[in-house]
Amino acid sequence: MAPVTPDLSTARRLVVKVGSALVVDRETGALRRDWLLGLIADVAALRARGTDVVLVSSGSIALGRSLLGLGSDALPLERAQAAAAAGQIRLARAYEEALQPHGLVAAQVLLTLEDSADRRRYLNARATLGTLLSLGVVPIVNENDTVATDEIRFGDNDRLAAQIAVTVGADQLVLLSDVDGLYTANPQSDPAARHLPIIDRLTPEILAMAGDPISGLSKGGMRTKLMAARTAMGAGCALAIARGDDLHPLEALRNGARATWFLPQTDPQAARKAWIAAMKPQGALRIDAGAAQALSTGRSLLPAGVVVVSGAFGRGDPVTIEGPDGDPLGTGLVRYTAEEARSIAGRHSNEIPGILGYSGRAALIHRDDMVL
Ligand SMILES: Nc1ncnc2c1ncn2[C@@H]1O[C@H](COP(=O)(O)OP(=O)(O)O)[C@@H](O)[C@H]1O
Ligand SMILES: N[C@@H](CCC(=O)OP(=O)(O)O)C(=O)O
Repeated sequence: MAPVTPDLSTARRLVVKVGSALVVDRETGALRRDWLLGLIADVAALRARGTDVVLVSSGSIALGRSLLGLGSDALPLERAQAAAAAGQIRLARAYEEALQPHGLVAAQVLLTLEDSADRRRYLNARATLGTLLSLGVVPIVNENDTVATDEIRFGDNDRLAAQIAVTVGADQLVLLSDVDGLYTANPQSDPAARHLPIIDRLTPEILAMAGDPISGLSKGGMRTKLMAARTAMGAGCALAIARGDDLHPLEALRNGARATWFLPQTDPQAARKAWIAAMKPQGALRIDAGAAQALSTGRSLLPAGVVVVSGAFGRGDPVTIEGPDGDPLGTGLVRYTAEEARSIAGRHSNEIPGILGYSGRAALIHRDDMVL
């Protein structure tokens, strides 16, 4: 059976990555306001259908360099960071102003590579993004360029967008670019390059089709888009590379505009569970019969149900969940350190602030973070 192209109108949770060249005019360095208004009208239509939308937008450096008169040559890191700081405030405001007439609220989220490599920070980002989406907000994400030096940054928003898609458990990710998908070679330099509408496996031949990274306003080129595709596919998220320069790029894609779709190998929830199950536990929580019963019906693990805490673990670490007789029931990512867990074990969640001196999360292990 031929693979079926994913349908944007069925997306439950969608991440859209917007490249610099779409939001910022290459010649003048100014914001492309009309284009942004069209994109946001599409986002509002998706939100109205019940789709959660996260935007990952590039453009802070491109906007900032023109604001600060830094010319169009490659910038040394300090200047790129300064440009990002000046540009990001404009960029965020432009999104806020475009969303507001649709009754939508924007929230700015700035992250670095470290925020996804460190499990604790990753879980914090996941919790915040999840809360924003549940409140109907449209998060506008970018790399925190002002603090991110080369070793700790993505450097391109294609991979950042894929990481965000994994973080929020998105089922679709659209990379809006200046090209309508992957070709057998760079179509700008090879007129014989052929468009590929659907990819279900990233073979070495496909990876070789991405040429070298390019310069100018953009950072990534096709290479980082394929890296993003690898991350997304493995996490159960379909990824599209589509042209963004249409005034309504998401509507165009929904109506079947040409694109390349990379198909997911699983679904986001199964991928996350497999990720957790594969981790090496750093400790264990033995729970009572009441808690074991609650977990079996899909509840989170509260401190009240924990009888013994063993091992030395930090926040976000994987631990084994043991039944009352010590049998392993599953694995979960714990929200407190071993020391904290020992002091709140057997206590009610509303006692946590009194015991620890600060209010933490009600659950010791959230149901989304456990595999039984
Ligand atoms: N095999 C390929 N298929 C399509 N585009 C390619 C390929 N190899 C290189 N490219 C280049 O990648 C560009 C898209 O990447 P980029 O300019 O970084 O976009 P963005 O700013 O949207 O991230 C295309 O315009 C094209 O020049
Ligand atoms: N964080 C940078 C993004 C750089 C980047 O990835 O650009 P692009 O290749 O146009 O998506 C910025 O906002 O300028």
